Amino acid sequence: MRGVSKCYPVYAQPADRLRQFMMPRLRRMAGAPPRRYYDEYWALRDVSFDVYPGEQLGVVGRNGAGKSTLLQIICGTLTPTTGTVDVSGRVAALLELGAGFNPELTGAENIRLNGSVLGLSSEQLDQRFDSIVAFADIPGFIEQPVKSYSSGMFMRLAFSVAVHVEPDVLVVDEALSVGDEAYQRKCHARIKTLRDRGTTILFVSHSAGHVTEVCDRAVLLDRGRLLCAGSAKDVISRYQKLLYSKAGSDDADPVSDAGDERADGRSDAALPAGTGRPRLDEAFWDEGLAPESTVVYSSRECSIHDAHLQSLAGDRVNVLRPGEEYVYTYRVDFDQPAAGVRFGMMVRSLTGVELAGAVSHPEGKPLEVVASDASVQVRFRFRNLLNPGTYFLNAGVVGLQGEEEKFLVRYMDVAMFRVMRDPEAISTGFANLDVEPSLEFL
Ligand SMILES: Nc1ncnc2c1ncn2[C@@H]1O[C@H](COP(=O)(O)OP(=O)(O)OP(=O)(O)O)[C@@H](O)[C@H]1O
Repeated sequence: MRGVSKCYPVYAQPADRLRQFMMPRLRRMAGAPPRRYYDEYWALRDVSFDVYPGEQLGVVGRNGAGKSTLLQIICGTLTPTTGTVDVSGRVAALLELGAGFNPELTGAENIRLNGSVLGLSSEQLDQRFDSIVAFADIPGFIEQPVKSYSSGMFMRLAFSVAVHVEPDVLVVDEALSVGDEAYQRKCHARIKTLRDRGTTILFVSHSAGHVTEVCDRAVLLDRGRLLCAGSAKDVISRYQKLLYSKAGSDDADPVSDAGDERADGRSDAALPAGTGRPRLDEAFWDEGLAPESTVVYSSRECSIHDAHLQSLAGDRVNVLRPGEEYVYTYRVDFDQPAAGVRFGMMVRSLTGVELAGAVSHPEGKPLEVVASDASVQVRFRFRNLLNPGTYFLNAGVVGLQGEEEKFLVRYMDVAMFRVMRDPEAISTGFANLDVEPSLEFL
């Protein structure tokens, strides 16, 4: 993208729009010089940067910085006033809720329409149709007109179509903040698959945490200008300075202007629902916390069952108090004898970052042999040092195959849990390091 600017006409009153349409022609016919009935608003000014194939680029900036305008220009749904954009390959975008969908048509009809607009042949559509419907997971609504959909259903369908067309470039604008955490996790997992296949991803987010987790590089826009481009970490640090800089300073407004960004860089979308004072006595089991992104790498040797968290009293829980002890447990049924066996666990963030893991035995001291037909109940007792947010659990069994240790079975995102908020807590980020701050006035 080179020297891209976008100017929107801004009319003081609706009638000016009509005047602008009629008057210049009439004035020209009358031999008078044309007059302008609008002000110019430059949403983008002289923006230039490159995105390389297979890269994951974060686009950040405060509200009104020009992020959506930029992405729409990249997708070709807006034309720049000046400058050029050169995009190679198939671009699928999730810019606004259900953009590209016809509200009068059913979900199924929109899949076909949208899929063919994005370049799928009718055979490809036939092959992928069931998979698109399954991924969207809106049972009972696929034959309904999309105008009857909730915004979450709209998004599920739009996301499903976008990822199934196997785009060369995927553009996502805050889309993942719609929907519950299980769905968001599923979307992040799918985005990772696309990324592993070499898809270039442009990801607009207000959440500095998400951008540093999932992006290689980032660009920071402010008031239509490109402030900086570089590694996600450096750009986010500049973005945070901008968010928390004093009113009236060079390119910054007050913190209150900072959209939905939180001081710890993680979006509120990742927090437990409810904005009032959190209650520490709330229920410890939330029926709605069921992962949608579970992936099983199965094998003939063994299978994992009933992975869940328990309190020390043995109650099944999925809403955890900060600082308390819990047990993560699952049962492994062996169908064949196995040697050199170790059991593992891993906690991952919503975006798939591995936060904390453990194994049952140290390397070199595994269970030497496990007999066929054995069942093992694996328990990992741990203290919850995670800060409020939603997390996902993996379970896995490794064993020796010949000389080499290999996964016998692996369950990704087999369970999920939430850590409730503690109004007294001072810790930010993912983990609580039990920091004790002290001050000394000098
Ligand atoms: N059609 C339009 N007509 C006039 N002004 C517009 C139009 N679309 C956007 N703008 C203005 O251009 C600026 C940039 O808008 P844009 O939506 O690109 O920002 P953004 O960074 O995506 O903001 P947000 O984070 O709030 O979504 C804003 O000030 C907005 O009011």
